[in-house]
Amino acid sequence: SSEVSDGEQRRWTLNDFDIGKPLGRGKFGHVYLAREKRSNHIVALKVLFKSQLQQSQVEHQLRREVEIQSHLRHPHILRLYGYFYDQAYLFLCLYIIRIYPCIKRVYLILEYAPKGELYKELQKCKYFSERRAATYVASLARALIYCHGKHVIHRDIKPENLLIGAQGELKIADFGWSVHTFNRRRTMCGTLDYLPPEMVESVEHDASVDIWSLGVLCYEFLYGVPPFEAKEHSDTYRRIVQVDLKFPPKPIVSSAAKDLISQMLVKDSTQRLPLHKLLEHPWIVQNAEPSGVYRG
Ligand SMILES: CC(C)NC(=O)[C@H]1CCC[C@H]1Nc1nc(Nc2ccc(C(=O)N(C)C3CCN(C)CC3)cc2)ncc1C(F)(F)F
Repeated sequence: SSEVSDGEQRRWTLNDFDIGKPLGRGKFGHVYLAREKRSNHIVALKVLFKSQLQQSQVEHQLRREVEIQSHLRHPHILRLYGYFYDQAYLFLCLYIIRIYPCIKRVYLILEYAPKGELYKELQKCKYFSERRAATYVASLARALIYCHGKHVIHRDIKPENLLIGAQGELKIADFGWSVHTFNRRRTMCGTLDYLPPEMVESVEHDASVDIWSLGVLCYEFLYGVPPFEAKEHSDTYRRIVQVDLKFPPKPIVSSAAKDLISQMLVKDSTQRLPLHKLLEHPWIVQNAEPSGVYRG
C-alpha cells in the first residue's frame, strides 16, 4: 500500500486500477470503489467530467482542492492520494486525419471511507446522542485545529461533506471551498505601511468561519435540523445575521451542550470560542470519546 499512500508524485492512469462498484454521485461526477493493482490498496475514484467543470468554471477550485487536500495528513481528514487526466479520444475522423480529444475526465484518487456518508446516518437516526455528537464535534475540532495551523480554512463544514471511516470515525472530505490564507505580513515584503485597513484586517474570511459552521453542525447533530432553517432563503439569511438562535423543547438537550453552541454561534467572529478552548469545554470533556471513535 506504500505505492498509493506515500504520495510519491507518480503518473497514474486508469490502467493502474481495477474499478469496483459505484459508491454514488458527487456533485461533479461519479465515485467508484477501486483497487490499485500493484499495491492492492482500496481507494475511492472520483470521476469528474472536465466539460462540466469548464462550464461551471470550478477548474481553479478543483486545482486548489487537490493542492490543499493532497498535502493534509490527519486521521479525521480524508486523504487525497493523487489525480490524473484521462483523454478519451474519438477515433480517426473519416474526412480529417486528426484525433480530437473529446471527453477529458479528471480522476481523483481518494481514501475510501467504508462506513459511508454521515448525512445519511443523521437522516436515519434523526439526531445523535450527546456522546456521539460530542465525539464527532471534538474530532472535527482537532482536524480544524490542524488545518488552521496550516493556514487552511475549510469553509464548507456540513453533514454532506463528512464521511465515516472503518472504526466509525469522521473524515472531513471535499475541500472544494477551502482556501489557503496566508498572513499578509509575510507576503507584503515586510512593510504594511501602504496597506489600507481592510487589507491589514483581512476581514472577510478567517479561520473563525469554521468555528461558526462547527457550531451549526453541533446543533444539527443534537436536534436533527440546523439552527437557522427557514422556508425561504431570505428568512434563513435574516435568522443567521440576527443570530436568531432558539433551542426547541424536544429532543431534550443538556444545558452544557446549549452553552457550547451559544459560545460558537456568536456574530462577532473574534468572540467565538477558539477551537482549543472547545476541547476543554465541560460538555466535550464529559461526553466525547477521547479516541474520536464513537462505539455506540
Ligand atoms: C464528501 C463528498 C461530498 N461525498 C462524496 O464524494 C460521496 C459521493 C458518492 C460517495 C461519496 N464519496 C465517497 N464515499 C466513500 N465511501 C462510501 C460511500 C457510500 C457508501 C454507501 O452508503 N453505499 C455504497 C450504499 C450501500 C447500500 N446501497 C443500498 C446504497 C449505497 C459506502 C461507502 N468513500 C470515499 C468517498 C470519496 F469522497 F472519496 F469520494
